[in-house]
Amino acid sequence: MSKSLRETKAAAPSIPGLPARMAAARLLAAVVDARTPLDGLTDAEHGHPQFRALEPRDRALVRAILVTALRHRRTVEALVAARLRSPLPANATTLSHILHVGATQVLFLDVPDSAAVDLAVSHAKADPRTARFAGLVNAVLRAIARDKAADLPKALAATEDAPEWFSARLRAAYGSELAEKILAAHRLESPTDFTVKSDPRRWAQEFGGIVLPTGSVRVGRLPAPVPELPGYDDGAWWVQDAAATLPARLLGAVEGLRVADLCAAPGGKTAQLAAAGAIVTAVDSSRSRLARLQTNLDRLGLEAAIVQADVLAWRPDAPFDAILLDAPCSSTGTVRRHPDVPWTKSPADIEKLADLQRRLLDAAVRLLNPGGKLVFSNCSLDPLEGEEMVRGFLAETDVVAFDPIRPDEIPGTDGFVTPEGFLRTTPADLVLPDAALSGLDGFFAARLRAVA
Ligand SMILES: C[S@@+](CC[C@H](N)C(=O)[O-])C[C@H]1O[C@@H](n2cnc3c(N)ncnc32)[C@H](O)[C@@H]1O
Repeated sequence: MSKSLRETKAAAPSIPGLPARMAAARLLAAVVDARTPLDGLTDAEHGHPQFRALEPRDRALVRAILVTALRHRRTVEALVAARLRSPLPANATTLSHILHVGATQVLFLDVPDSAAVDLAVSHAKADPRTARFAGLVNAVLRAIARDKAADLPKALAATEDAPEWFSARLRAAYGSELAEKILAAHRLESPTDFTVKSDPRRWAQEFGGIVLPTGSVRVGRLPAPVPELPGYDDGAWWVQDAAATLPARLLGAVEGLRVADLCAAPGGKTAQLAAAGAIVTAVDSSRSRLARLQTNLDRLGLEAAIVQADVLAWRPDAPFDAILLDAPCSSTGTVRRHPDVPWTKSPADIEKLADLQRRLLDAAVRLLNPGGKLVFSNCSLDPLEGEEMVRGFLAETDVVAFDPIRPDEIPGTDGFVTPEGFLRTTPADLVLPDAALSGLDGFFAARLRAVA
């Protein structure tokens, strides 16, 4: 490396704000080029070293840049492309990420345009792969900033902000009209839902939120970070999307029953079952996720027997009265909170996960007492991981029979039960007058009953 290059590289991070932009571009590369999930990269303890090296305020900025850049990736791409004389070569990925990080701030974030542009130019200069394009970065971002009031609404209207495979599968599953509503919902941040042990009205008032028809408390903008909210230390509530509360409730009254929560961590549904009086065994294969489950239960003052095991191989001493199997899935129902999902997952992942789910379901039904109920659920929007997988499984098993869900079983859910008796929610559900308070995670659930 030449002396001048070494000097530039050493001097660059001392520019205030530059390490955060460099980390943002590095992490964007990890998500879109290496398909690495964003949550792992931005984990406070195990995340990417460039992220962990930042101050808490800069970490928050990097996360804001990344979720916004991913949520609006196609819009940013179109506005950048419109300012280039010719498309960037496929191997110019670093330059592309610098432009996306800069343009995201200019278009969507509360960062002065001049700071966003200057830092992108400094970043380009500091990297030998992009130094000669610093002038181009400056020209493209200044032009985007100058014309954003006119150009941004047009670009938003012209794109769906999703990779083609993802919108195509949504269209095939839900038809164009609903698919477009789901894609529009994915552009919005989701509100925060709380499952409260009691008195939802009180907590809604305390947090400035509302009580949903399903009983969850929903808050648009949190008054403080979650661990600083009243009731946190007392274990009066836990954060859980309203749709995620439904599968456990489909087991009905569980007080005094032996219930297995399979694929349980980090334990939102374990907490529901324990709070409802079940004798719960929580099983998961991940030691670190089970540690989080234990911490969560401790805070909530709830109890469950915890077992680290692979559900495919687990042989308990005795069968269970009821089972919840909340299987690993593509998580395509959580794109509002995880906008990296469509960029890190692929149709091949969905096929692999559907196969794993079917094997997990086959193992789980064998752990039921005669007549016992099993609810299978996941947070995927893809029928291959939901309706199709369960129909295929039922066609070949004689261990369990389908137990259709009735529309009136849980208040506020009649619109989410399909004519066939599955539970199906999407982010386009639960439309309220305030768009910031609308929507649900995409969830699927089916109930089966062991043949006596
Ligand atoms: C969707 S998450 C579960 C969320 C959880 N039910 C809740 O409500 O908080 C899926 C979980 O399945 C676990 N898992 C994946 N494959 C497994 C297997 N073969 N056996 C046991 N657990 C598994 C993962 O470690 C992960 O914690």
